[in-house]
Amino acid sequence: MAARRLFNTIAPVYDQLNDQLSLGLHRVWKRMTVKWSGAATGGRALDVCCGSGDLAFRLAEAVGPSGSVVGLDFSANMLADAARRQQQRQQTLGPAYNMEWVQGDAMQLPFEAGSFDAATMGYGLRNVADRPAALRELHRVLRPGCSVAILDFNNAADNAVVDAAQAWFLEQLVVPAARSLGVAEEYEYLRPSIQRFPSGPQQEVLARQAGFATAVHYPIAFGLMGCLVATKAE
Ligand SMILES: C/C(=C\Cc1cc(O)c2ccccc2c1O)CCC[C@H](C)CCC[C@H](C)CCCC(C)C
Ligand SMILES: C[S@@+](CC[C@H](N)C(=O)[O-])C[C@H]1O[C@@H](n2cnc3c(N)ncnc32)[C@H](O)[C@@H]1O
Repeated sequence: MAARRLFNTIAPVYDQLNDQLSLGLHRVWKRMTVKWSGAATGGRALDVCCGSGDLAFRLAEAVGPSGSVVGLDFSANMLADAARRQQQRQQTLGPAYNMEWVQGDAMQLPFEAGSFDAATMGYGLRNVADRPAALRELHRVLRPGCSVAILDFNNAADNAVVDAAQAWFLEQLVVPAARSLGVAEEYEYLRPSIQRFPSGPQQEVLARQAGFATAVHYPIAFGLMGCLVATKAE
């Protein structure tokens, strides 16, 4: 199944499954990711592969009303969900946050070089067709000295216990829950995609090859997840 079709298909159940299956923990991991991105008051921040907008909304809180956030994704259904959630938020919080949703490709970002102060990517790098190209694009659009934080499942092939726990969660809990919502095939994709995903140290090498001056991969949740933090030279 093509990636864009997969994400358009799961959009209606995506948030619900993330909340239920991670016991809400994905929110904690996303909060850590925004902190690692260095997003700060008044800055212009970018969330690539934004999906329904979880990380973009957190970035908006970090940059505040004097800053701005762009969320980019290639799935129209995910972006529609993000825009709907933004409207709901505005009804309760007021139109304080400057947010924009852009349909586009992570491997060819429609932004000028050096135009963002911070960037995030949540569960996107594993899914793009050309990871080096996506990393080069993130490096290009960041201002010198700024960082991107990239959250995803961790390929734990080097740790038999963590790898077995991750396989158990996915095969015994995640896929059956997805099956009950009619999207088993889409969630069966997760395990092999994690096995194909570069390990943390390999991601650090890819980021440096893409031009980043420093790159550190932090394991999260006992190594089930991980966050790659890469910084552009001053
Ligand atoms: C937010 C999460 C996953 C997002 C996600 C990423 C993808 O690439 C997908 C591809 C295809 C279908 C769906 C997704 C997708 O949802 C992470 C949290 C939710 C997960 C679905 C469940 C995570 C299970 C973990 C292995 C264990 C949680 C451990 C915790 C200590 C309880
Ligand atoms: C698993 S979702 C993650 C959504 C969100 N970042 C989160 O953490 O909940 C992956 C997202 O990446 C998007 N995506 C995958 N490949 C892409 C690409 N080449 N360009 C833009 N978006 C892409 C999908 O449409 C999907 O919304």
